[in-house]
Order: sequence, then C-alpha cells, then structure tokens
Amino acid sequence: MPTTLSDKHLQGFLGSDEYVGIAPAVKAAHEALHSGKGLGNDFIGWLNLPTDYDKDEFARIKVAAEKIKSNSDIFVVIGIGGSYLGARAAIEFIKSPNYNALCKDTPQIYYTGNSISSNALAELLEICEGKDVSINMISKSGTTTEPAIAFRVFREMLEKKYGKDGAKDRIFCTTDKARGTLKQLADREGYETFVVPDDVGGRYSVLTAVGLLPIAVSGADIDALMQGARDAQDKFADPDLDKNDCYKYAAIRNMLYNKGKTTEILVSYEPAFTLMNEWFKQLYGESEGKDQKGIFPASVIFSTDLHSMGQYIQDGRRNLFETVVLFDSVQREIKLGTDPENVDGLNFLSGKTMEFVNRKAFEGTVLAHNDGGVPNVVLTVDKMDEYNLGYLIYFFEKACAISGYILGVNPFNQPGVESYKKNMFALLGKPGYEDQKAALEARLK
Ligand SMILES: O=P(O)(O)OC[C@H]1O[C@H](O)[C@H](O)[C@@H](O)[C@@H]1O
Repeated sequence: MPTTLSDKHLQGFLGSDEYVGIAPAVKAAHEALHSGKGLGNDFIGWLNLPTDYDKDEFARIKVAAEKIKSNSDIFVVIGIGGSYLGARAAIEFIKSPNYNALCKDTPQIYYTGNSISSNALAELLEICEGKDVSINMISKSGTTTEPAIAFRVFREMLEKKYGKDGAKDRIFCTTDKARGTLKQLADREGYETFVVPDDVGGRYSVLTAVGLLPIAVSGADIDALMQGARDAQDKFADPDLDKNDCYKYAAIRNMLYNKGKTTEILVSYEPAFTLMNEWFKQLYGESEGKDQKGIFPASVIFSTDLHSMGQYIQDGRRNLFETVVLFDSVQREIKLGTDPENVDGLNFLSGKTMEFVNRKAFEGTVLAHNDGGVPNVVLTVDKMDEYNLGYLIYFFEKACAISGYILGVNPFNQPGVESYKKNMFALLGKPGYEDQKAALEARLK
C-alpha cells in the first residue's frame, strides 16, 4: 500500500473507546463531503479531480512543457501560497531540492512572486541575463499583489528581450477560466492560458494545471502522479473508519487536539520533503485555523532539526503531537566502509547502509518522544516517486477536509487572510481604501 498509517506510537495517549466515540463524527464528515452538502461545498472539486479532470487541457500541458523544455534555459514560476507551494514541493520531492544543480536536459526552475523582496527578484533577473527564459504566471484570483508585481517585472524583461510577439510565446498563465485581471490581460496579449477550476481552491490545486505544468517541465511523469491520486481517491472512499487510514488520521488529529495537543509537527527524515512540509502547513493551517480554533501546523526535518528543535519537542510545553512520514525504500543507497584504525570510532557501522542508520534514528526518536509525552502518528510511504506523491497528496487533502468537518469549521475558505491585505492596500494608497489610511498611519506613529 503506498501510504499506510500506524497508531503504535499513540499507545497510552488514545484508548480504543475514543475511536468508537469519534466514529459518528467521522461518518457525518464523510457524508457531508460526499453528498456535497457540507460547509464550503462549492470548493470540493478536488475530491473527484483525479478521475474528473479536463483531459484536453492535460494534453495541452504536456505540449506546453515540451515547448518550454526545448526553447528555455530557465523556467520561472510566479505564484504564492497554493499557486506555488505544490509545484515546488512536488519537484523537490520527485527530483531533488538540488534540482537546478543536477545534470539534466530540462530547464532550471526558479520561483518568484512568493515574497515582496526586491533583493530576491533583482537577483533572479540577474540569473536570467543572457539565458532563454519562459515564465508561468499562476494566480487563481489573478489579483494577488506579490505575483502581480513579479509578473509585471518579468513581462517587461521578456518584451525587451524578445519583442512583444516573441515574449508572447514564452508567457503561460494559469488562472480562473473567465474572471480576474490576469485572464483579461492574457486574452488581450494572446498568452496561452490554463485553468484553475472554480471549485478547486488554491491550496487544493496542485493536481490541476497550477502544479502540473511546472512539474511536467521538470521532466516528472504527471501521468503517474495522477494515477497515484486516482488510486488514493478509490482507496479512501470507504466511510468505515476502521478501514480508512485517511479518516483515521483525521480522527486521531481531532482526538489529540481535544486533549490539548494543539500543535502538530509534520516530521520527515528526508530533506527532499522540506517543501512538502510547507505545502502541508498551508493546506492545514488555512483549512482549520479559524473561528478561534484549529491545530497549529508546524514541521521539522530530522535528524537535522533534532539538533535544534529536538530539545523543545522532548522537553518543552506538552501541547505537541508528531506525524512522521517515513519511506519504505530509498532510491540511492550509501554503504559505510571500514577504517582499519577506526579513528572516528564508527566501525560499529561498517557494512551498514545510511538508510539503516536513518531508520534507527527514527526508532530511537519516536521512543524518546513518546517517553517525553509526545504522541506520534506514523505514515509509511513506499518511495519518493510520482505515483506515491500523487497518492500522498490526495491522502492529506482528503484527511484535511474530513478533519476540518469534524472540527466544525469550513475547511475551504480563508477569510482571515484578507485582514493584512486590506491594511497594506490602505497604507499603499490603493484606490478604494482611502478611508482607512489615516487611521492606520496614526496607529503606526
Ligand atoms: O492563486 P492566488 O489567487 O494568487 O492566491 C494565492 C494565495 O493567496 C491567498 O492570499 C490565499 O490565502 C491562498 O489560499 C492562496 O493560495
């Protein structure tokens, strides 16, 4: 099975009665989601997306990816939040966090529009000098400030370099099918566009063109990715909590939360999972953190962070639980040799693989953290490839929706994100925000 859940390291933290107790809430959440009658039901297009997607567009994504691969040294992905994290997470997971340094026949991929740092954008423009560049502007709303600024700068750069007509062939836009300024601009300029379906929110959009075009440009197999998601869609449709690991995960999160475990730390022993951690944090943070409740999603990479955050997890405030994502096999193995003089004292590891050592690090850690009062959910994934990633993505997406319904929130909106934007627009003098400006400025004096 590509993703399985073990509750072995929850022993002593959750009793079997508690699973029985939460089962009706899980069943209700399942029914709300599958009947399309739950909160936020206009954003559940991701539920059947692995089987129900636009096949013509999927083919067009592959054609665009081939074109980009053949004429570009650099591919720039412009987007933020759900319009950025999934693509990058998938590319780092499947290929490598060092993707750009690998020997390959696909373009370098850079990400921008995910901050307002002029240092970062100026540096990327410099990197692009003298190189052939294509860009993918991704924004569901088409109005998000960070990517809009980067897009304006890159369009200008491309038009200067290739002329308006030449630039047109190198600009790809992924946005709403009809609404928004980005769609209007793309139509006016004749840029190729891809669609974020109306009923798929940003943080659930990695398996749409939002993620698929950049992932395909990296040379990863998007058919296998979708196949994994399809198999997960099928596997996790069973309403029975005992037979559905995805629902079990959602239930466990809520049971622990109700006992004061208000922070979940997603743990991986693979550095290539770092961006998956970030994707997970947006998915769960925006879905559940509202109405003054919700688990705070955090993340670490072990053993790296055992040397920084390990102290807190072992000994700090006891409001934590961990969800560990393990991989059953590694693609590349290193075996440790023997040093006749044993200067480093490591001969007890001679002949052992690093994966073996990594596994013992996990085993030692999970027991220590259990002893320190930290419950651990363990998810085991076969390996780090496209198929398993598609499966895992769907697992997390569906568990998030079910978990949010159990919690009693709308897992598909993010009203809280607007507050800072309104203030920023007022302070910047954006038309329509004049009234708030003076009051905010007074508070900053
Ligand atoms: O794709 P966009 O419309 O540009 O949105 C990008 C991101 O920004 C917003 O502020 C939302 O909080 C996120 O859920 C979204 O993924």
